[in-house]
Amino acid sequence: MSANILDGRATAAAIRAELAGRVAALAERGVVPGLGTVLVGDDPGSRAYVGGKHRDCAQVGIASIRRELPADATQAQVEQVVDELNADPSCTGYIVQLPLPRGLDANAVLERMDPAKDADGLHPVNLGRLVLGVDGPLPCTPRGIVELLRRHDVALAGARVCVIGRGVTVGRPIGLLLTRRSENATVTLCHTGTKALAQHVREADVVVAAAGSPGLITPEMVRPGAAVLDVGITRTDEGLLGDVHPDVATVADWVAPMPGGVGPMTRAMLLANVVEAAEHAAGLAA
Ligand SMILES: Nc1nc(=O)c2c([nH]1)NC[C@@H]1CN(c3ccc(C(=O)N[C@@H](CCC(=O)O)C(=O)O)cc3)C=[N+]21
Repeated sequence: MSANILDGRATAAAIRAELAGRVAALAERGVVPGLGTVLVGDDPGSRAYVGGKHRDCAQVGIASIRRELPADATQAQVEQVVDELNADPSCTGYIVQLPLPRGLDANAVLERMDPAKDADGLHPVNLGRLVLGVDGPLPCTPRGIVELLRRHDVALAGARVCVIGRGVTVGRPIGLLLTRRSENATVTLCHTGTKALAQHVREADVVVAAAGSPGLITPEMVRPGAAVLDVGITRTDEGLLGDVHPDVATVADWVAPMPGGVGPMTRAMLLANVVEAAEHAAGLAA
């Protein structure tokens, strides 16, 4: 027996098609959403992700604004680019690709962004809105995970979700989404200080592995019938490694593979945030 696939590629393609229709409706009103990306340094992974985001934009009809800085850029130079994108009316939303090279203060950069243009949902004001339950852009990976489960009819209401990893893009915010009344899950957040990781994972109906530790989640740890989402990506000379051991597919009912699971959904939710920000700015918001 092998698990069903939570197919992020197909789901993201369907979402892009929906968004293309909304972009066309904006175009009728003379509004073209524009996504800006700020890439500092030459990390190959970051470069690949940013390239993928611009390909997605082209497909949906979103304009792209690409800003690049060398790895030795100063804090002031990065903040200058942030100021320019804040002021640029053709840029309706943007992201600063993380992590920034050592020596740069990512939190100061995030705080300097215009929260209305924050396509990642990582500005402190928008993270605060998430805590308060006020509408705003949601962090892309958590939003993508919720959407991926919803579109495959994997129930979250009353489910026990075990999240592994406490990073600011996934582990920290995802519990806030999953415990909203609309999702109604119960969330345990595990991290490197967790004593009995296997026991926590074993109790879960849904496992979100976002630790960045290859093969961390093994088949013995997983409750038969669970849904397991692999969010970890570790680049090695042999290729990409996820946090979920491949044999987990023999135990779980559902697996979001890496690649082809959560990554494409993250990109699709970035586009959704950009389109929604442009709709808000045009007075078209739902
Ligand atoms: N400000 C900011 N926002 C982010 O959203 C952000 C970031 N910084 N820094 C890095 C992480 C990572 N991330 C990914 C997005 C898509 C894939 C993706 O599409 N992966 C494909 C292919 C994997 C590959 O070939 O590299 C897949 O899983 O199928 C992966 C990783 C966004 N991040």
